[in-house]
Amino acid sequence: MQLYCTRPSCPRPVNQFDDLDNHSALKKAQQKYCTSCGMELFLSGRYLSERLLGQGGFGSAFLARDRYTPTLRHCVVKLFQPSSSLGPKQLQMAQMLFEREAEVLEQLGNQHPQIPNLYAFFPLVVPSLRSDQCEEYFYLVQEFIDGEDFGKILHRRGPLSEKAVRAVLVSMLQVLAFVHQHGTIHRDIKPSNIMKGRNNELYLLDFGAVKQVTVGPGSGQSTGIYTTGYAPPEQMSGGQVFPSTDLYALAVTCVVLLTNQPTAELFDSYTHTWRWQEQHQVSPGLAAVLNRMLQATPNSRYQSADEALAALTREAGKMSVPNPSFPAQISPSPAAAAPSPLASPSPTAPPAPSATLLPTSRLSSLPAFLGAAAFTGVEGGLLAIAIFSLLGTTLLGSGTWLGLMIILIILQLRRIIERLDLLVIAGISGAAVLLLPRLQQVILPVSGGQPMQTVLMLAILAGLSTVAIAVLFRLIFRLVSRLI
Ligand SMILES: Nc1ncnc2c1ncn2[C@@H]1O[C@H](COP(=O)(O)OP(=O)(O)OP(=O)(O)O)[C@@H](O)[C@H]1O
Repeated sequence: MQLYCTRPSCPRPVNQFDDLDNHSALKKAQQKYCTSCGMELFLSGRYLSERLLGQGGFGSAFLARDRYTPTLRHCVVKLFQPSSSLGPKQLQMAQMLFEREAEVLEQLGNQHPQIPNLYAFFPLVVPSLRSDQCEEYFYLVQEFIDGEDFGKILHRRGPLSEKAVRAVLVSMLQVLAFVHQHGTIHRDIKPSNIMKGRNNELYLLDFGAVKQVTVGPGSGQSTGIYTTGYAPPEQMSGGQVFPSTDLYALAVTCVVLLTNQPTAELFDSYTHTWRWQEQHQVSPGLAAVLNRMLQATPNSRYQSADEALAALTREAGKMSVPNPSFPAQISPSPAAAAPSPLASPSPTAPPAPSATLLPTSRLSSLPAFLGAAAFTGVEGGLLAIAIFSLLGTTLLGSGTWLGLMIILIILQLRRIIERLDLLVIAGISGAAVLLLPRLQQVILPVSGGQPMQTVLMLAILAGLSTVAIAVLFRLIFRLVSRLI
């Protein structure tokens, strides 16, 4: 069995113990020590680190086994390992936050299925590698969530669909409603802290920056632990944090999942407005909820996760008839049905001006936009050849062509057809025009006896010129919306 030494300065952390491959021997085995630095490898006598999962702000996370469970259950061992550049005050704060993570996991994780359980929290004093003094390490052992976090999912799969993001939003609002009701603010919501389990359940991770909200002067003060781009202004400025601080970060997470763009690309620091809708358009109801959560001032946002859930449900109700792509079922937490005591008197109030609601155009990410433009051009060219060959350049022919083009554009804007569908449609149209001479009547007289080459050339020309025109319009649109 391979055991990974958790001492941060260990020169060769990977240890191999063949005698531990047998499970019953493993359960009875005496303490093992790192062959390189002498560090204990059976943490607290039972947790065996197998490999490094990653390194975060305050330490490392390891995938480990609990040798005192029948199945050698997997778990995550987190080691508190603050940066050596921290001053004594910051170090104290970092340690306090690590302990707070353990407290919160113990309090919340064991009660909510979407928050990891706390298994253990203990210090370990070991002889130092460099001097004859001792070093103290703090470990937190928690439930291992077998899955992939949304940072990695984004990296692997690209932007998520509106339906998938809505599911993340609803699920995390439900978890946040629970977290906030227990007087805690997460303060570090971001894609890499939301995990999609193999069971398709979503989990909220990393309570290392949590803030307990207590009543009293100076309470709820931000400690400067946040992720730039996701933290709202009150957190960035070290001011007081609120439940709506998490709502802001969750909305940023959602727009990042929709666009797969870094937050700096979605926020206009000149006008201090979120411009995510330039990158990707969603149904107006979802956009309104996200934009309200993205308000710069906490009192302009929803005041609770339940209030946001209720608004989302209301918007889904409004949209369910006209928009068939809208998920019919949203199941907010039971509390969402009743207005939260913290809810503002007018949850339907329009967003304050700081979060920009741009005119609705379905401009997507640049590659998707260029692809759609190229497809529209090519398909427009092929349809023109086919329709004008069949119906002639009459009013009926032109009307049919125009109608089909409008339908094609709407289908793309609503993402009913995208990516592979576009290739298939263009392929079928191209094959039809190239193989059925009856569809080439319009170009036959000008093709010089080479209808195939002419059709291909016209389709490519139409595609390229549409891309050029679309890019020009996109630039003008961006320029005008920036000026406005
Ligand atoms: N309970 C868990 N189950 C499974 N994987 C986890 C769990 N907790 C953390 N991880 C994974 O371990 C890695 C390190 O996590 P950690 O929370 O220490 O840092 P981080 O989230 O990467 O960074 P930061 O603390 O700066 O936000 C991440 O890849 C994370 O997805």
